[in-house]
Amino acid sequence: MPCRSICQAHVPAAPAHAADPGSMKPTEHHPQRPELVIGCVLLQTILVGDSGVGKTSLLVQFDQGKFIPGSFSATVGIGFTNKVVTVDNVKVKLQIWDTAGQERFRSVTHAYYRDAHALLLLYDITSKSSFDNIRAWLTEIHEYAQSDVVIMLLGNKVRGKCLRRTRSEGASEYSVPFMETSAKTGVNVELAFTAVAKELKHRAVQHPNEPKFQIHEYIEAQKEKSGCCSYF
Ligand SMILES: Nc1nc2c(ncn2[C@@H]2O[C@H](COP(=O)(O)OP(=O)(O)OP(=O)(O)O)[C@@H](O)[C@H]2O)c(=O)[nH]1
Repeated sequence: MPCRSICQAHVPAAPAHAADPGSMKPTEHHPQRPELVIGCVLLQTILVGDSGVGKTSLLVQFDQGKFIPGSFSATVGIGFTNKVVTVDNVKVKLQIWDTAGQERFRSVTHAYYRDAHALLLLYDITSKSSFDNIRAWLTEIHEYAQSDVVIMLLGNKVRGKCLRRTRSEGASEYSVPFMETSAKTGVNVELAFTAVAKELKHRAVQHPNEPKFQIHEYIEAQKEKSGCCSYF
């Protein structure tokens, strides 16, 4: 579960350095051929967007299948959760970073953009300002992230199954794939992350020689499920 408290007094290594490739190698305790997982250096997905749009709630819903109303104070620094998604019989391991939406943490978040394979950019469909700020978020993403980063725009906090914009309408406004979600009810949450995993897996298969898309053998027991960092 994403952690919002101050857990470490030091600045942690960048996400790519946090991964431990050795932890994914077969050992004598796993003599049978493991399944495949894409990404020894994990496929990193970052949740960004204004404070309060529901990034942490979305991640908790995806990871634990539950919604805890009003239980999170604003994220401090950044936290991560590892989640394995199966796409076409291939395991894709996503390391999902939950960032603080508050302006004062923006420089911290930028440091993580460079290594991101995918960015989920959230706004709150009940907050016009969070929607209007999407343009500024995209400008930052284009400035700090790799040019081939996968971007998906998510309009969070839909009520029931009543979606406000169709996928094509949302996509045409900002020229990025779009989906509406509810961290509360779970609508489209799994679908959104799976769509990202699918696209990343597709790229990994297309570019098998790219270091960032290395295919490694998959071992069920992973070292760290989640963690957090702070910068004070
Ligand atoms: N009704 C409804 N409320 C939601 C939904 N998602 C999040 N919330 C609420 O919105 C508030 C903010 O959610 P958070 O997940 O903390 O938002 P955040 O984007 O992580 O905020 P920061 O950490 O400040 O960047 C909380 O009170 C949540 O309970 C949703 O899908 N529907």
